[in-house]
Amino acid sequence: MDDLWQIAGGLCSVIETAGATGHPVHTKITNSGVAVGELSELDNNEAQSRSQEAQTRRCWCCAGRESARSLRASGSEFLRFEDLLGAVLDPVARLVRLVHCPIISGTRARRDVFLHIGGGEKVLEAVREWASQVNDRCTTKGLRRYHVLINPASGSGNAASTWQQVRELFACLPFLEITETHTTRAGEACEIASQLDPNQCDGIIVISGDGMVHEVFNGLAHRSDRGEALRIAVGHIPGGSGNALAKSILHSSGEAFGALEAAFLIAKGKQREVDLMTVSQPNQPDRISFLGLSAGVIADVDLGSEWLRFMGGFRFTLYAAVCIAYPRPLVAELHYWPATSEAPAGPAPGLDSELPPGPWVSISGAFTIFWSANMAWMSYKVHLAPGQCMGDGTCSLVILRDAGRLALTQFLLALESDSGTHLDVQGAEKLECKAFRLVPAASVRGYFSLDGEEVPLQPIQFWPTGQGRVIGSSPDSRMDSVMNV
Ligand SMILES: Nc1ncnc2c1ncn2[C@@H]1O[C@H](COP(=O)(O)OP(=O)(O)OP(=O)(O)O)[C@@H](O)[C@H]1O
Repeated sequence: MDDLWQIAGGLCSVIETAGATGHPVHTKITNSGVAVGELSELDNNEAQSRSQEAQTRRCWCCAGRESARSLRASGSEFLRFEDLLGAVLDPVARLVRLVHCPIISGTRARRDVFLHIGGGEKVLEAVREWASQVNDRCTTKGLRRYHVLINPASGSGNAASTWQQVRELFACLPFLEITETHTTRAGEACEIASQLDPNQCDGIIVISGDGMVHEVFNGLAHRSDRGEALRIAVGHIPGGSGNALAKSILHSSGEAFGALEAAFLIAKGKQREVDLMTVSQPNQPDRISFLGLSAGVIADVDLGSEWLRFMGGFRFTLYAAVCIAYPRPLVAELHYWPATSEAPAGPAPGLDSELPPGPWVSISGAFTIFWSANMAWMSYKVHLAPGQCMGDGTCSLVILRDAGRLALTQFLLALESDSGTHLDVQGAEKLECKAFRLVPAASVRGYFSLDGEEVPLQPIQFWPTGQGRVIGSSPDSRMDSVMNV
């Protein structure tokens, strides 16, 4: 390895970064990243001692051909593997692009570094190998074929411009093969997911909100080859109003909330599991939920504010004020299977039949807020269930019963402030379960919001039904593993 980077580094002759002087560079692969430094002239004594040092320790790249030119390393820049997506070689232009997205003031930014390659074919071959060694430490291995779905109607209508930014990043990465579809109608994402060949597609990247993620999981999970289809992982780049999946992945990975951060994690390629639930209602086809169900005031805020969609995320804040003035609780019976017991075995029972025997707990009354959560964040602003994992087989039920306007206001304000103190409001409870059935009273009015989409306000049942996969996680320690030089 020493020889490799000595040759490659020694003959990568010019670095072009902001403020670059055009001096030659040296590179060094360390345990956690790549050091790139400019070289300037050395005086004779220094050159001699540097040359000896290099020959004995075989470490700095200027030891070979470049040492004869008496160069000194200065202004070294260190690119951490966890911020790098790869070293991409363009043999025709004789360039290596280090695709680099460091965190600057809390958010990721593109700061690619280019190395020009001198020398002949032998050098090019060495650089190719050097680049492949860097690549092994940046992302998961192998070609990944992603189908990107862009919803022009989601959120504030910015999905197409978000995709332009993301496409620039993806286009630099030769291990990503991208097909893109701009959806033209509701339901199209579900159809596409139901038809993609799992042997030809490794991931579906959604640039939209949670509604389209819901469609994709339904498309995959309702196939006859469901087991194979659910190997296709789903990536979420925030393009909608709520973006709960993107936020939950980013937050648990220690990333800021943003399209570049989401794209960066997707390019890194690490996957994790997400629990899926079969959702049954009378006279409705079963659906698959990856996120959860809201009812009472929360569903009113979510769905009653649809007509304010042009406002983006602000519509939720505005409509919450209306719902505090005129709260509409859900009067219902809740039966849940506590998370402390083994998950119920067997397929979901029909809603017209009794619940199967088990450790069911029942509560009935007026739920001012009812919210089931399969992940910690229910939108990019709402940290409903801190600590809730998306793939541990449990879901949280956050409820606020019989609340007056004061308690409701306190609860909603605490939710907005991300303090986690909404669970301290009097009457608020967080229950953990593996399955539940919710039966609204016949006279009740309002909405059910399933994964952010409206479903009929009638009995509903959530039953565990296996797992899907999502793309994005904190950097794998294996990628940061030691590379001895
Ligand atoms: N071209 C289109 N025109 C109209 N609707 C579309 C189109 N493409 C997709 N849709 C539908 O738009 C709906 C809303 O999208 P989505 O839920 O992803 O965004 P959102 O509602 O803005 O975000 P969130 O769910 O995070 O609040 C989805 O149900 C999807 O089926």
